[in-house]
Amino acid sequence: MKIKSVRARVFEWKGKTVPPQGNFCSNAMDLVYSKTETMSTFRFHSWTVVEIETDDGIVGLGNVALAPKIAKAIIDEYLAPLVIGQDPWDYEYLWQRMYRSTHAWGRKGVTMAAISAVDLAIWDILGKSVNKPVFKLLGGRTKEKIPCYYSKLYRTDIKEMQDEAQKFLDQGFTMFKSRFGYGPAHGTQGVKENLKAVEALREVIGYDNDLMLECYMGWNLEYAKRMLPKLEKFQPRWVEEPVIADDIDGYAELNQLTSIPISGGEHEFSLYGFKQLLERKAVSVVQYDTNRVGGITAAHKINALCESYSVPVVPHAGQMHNYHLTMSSMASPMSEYFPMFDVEVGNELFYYIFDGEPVAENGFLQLDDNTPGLGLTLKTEFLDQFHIIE
Ligand SMILES: O=C(O)C(=O)C[C@@H](O)CO
Ligand SMILES: [Mg+2]
Repeated sequence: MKIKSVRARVFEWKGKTVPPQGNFCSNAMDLVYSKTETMSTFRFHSWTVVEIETDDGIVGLGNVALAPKIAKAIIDEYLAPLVIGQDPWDYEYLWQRMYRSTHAWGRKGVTMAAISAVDLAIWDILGKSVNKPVFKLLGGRTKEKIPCYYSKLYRTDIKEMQDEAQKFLDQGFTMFKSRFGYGPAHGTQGVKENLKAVEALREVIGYDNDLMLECYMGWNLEYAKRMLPKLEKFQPRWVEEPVIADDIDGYAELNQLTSIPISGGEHEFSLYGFKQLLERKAVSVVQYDTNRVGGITAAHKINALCESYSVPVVPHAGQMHNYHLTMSSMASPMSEYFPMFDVEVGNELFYYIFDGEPVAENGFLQLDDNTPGLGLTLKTEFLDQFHIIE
């Protein structure tokens, strides 16, 4: 079997979106003086879809959401020529070709995301060529079904957040992730607002259910050192991305500071990036995203590395390319889960592009032993709401 063609298309969402609201989600831009709302930097309203076809007609699907137009350019210009004419079963060789040939400028960030998209499509082909789901090629079924946590609860009105939490508690979820809305720029009132929201959510879900708290890089070390002791009484399952991804020493200091586990990794890349995080005890939970970190080829290695450190892997964002890694590894106890909503931050956009995503039932996800490859197809229902760049 040989790779015959690589097609990368950018799906630009032109449908309705939920407008950004005030202190919706603390984020890295909060620490930079701005008169406008800051979360717009982190909206994912376009997605690049990669279709790789083999000489015997198998088509593998990959995807990338980071800087999708740039990712497409990297795939078209640099990565496609490296894999066309090659055997997809030589996936490690192909991964190394892509990684090493772009190494001068691409070890992290959008190039690694572009490599991830090509790698996902290759693994989709592998599964389809042997009529097996990808997780069966990685380690098989390690769970009867995948526990997942409800992930949204962005900072809005406290009562709205409580109603949202109650709605999904009633649907059987036992784990929830909420977003802080305030950081160093918002002073002591922001600290109070942050604590008020956590307390309000605990009132709804109680202490028999897990609550994870997301900072999305919106704090700094000094602020996090003030906040974490105040949060301990709420027993969060983890506090996520308290500082920017490059502040590994800050992560390590915070991870030792209190009883609260610090999580991160959705903005880290490659096996070597996670080697650093683990060696320096920077995180207690690893959260790579398989469509960023280097694809399945890289994520599979990182799962093994995390297993050796007894550090759990909870991939960022859910989505099928991550579910296969969680299903096939004892190192990964659960998945993140975004239900389908109107397009807001953009984590929801996956549902508007692909069919095949499992829907959570009572806080669990299921993958099918008999659906080959990644188990995704391109959805046609919303195509008229996308502008597609070939
Ligand atoms: O789901 C996460 O962990 C994210 O970081 C998503 C982003 O929208 C901030 O919540
Ligand atoms: Mg996150």
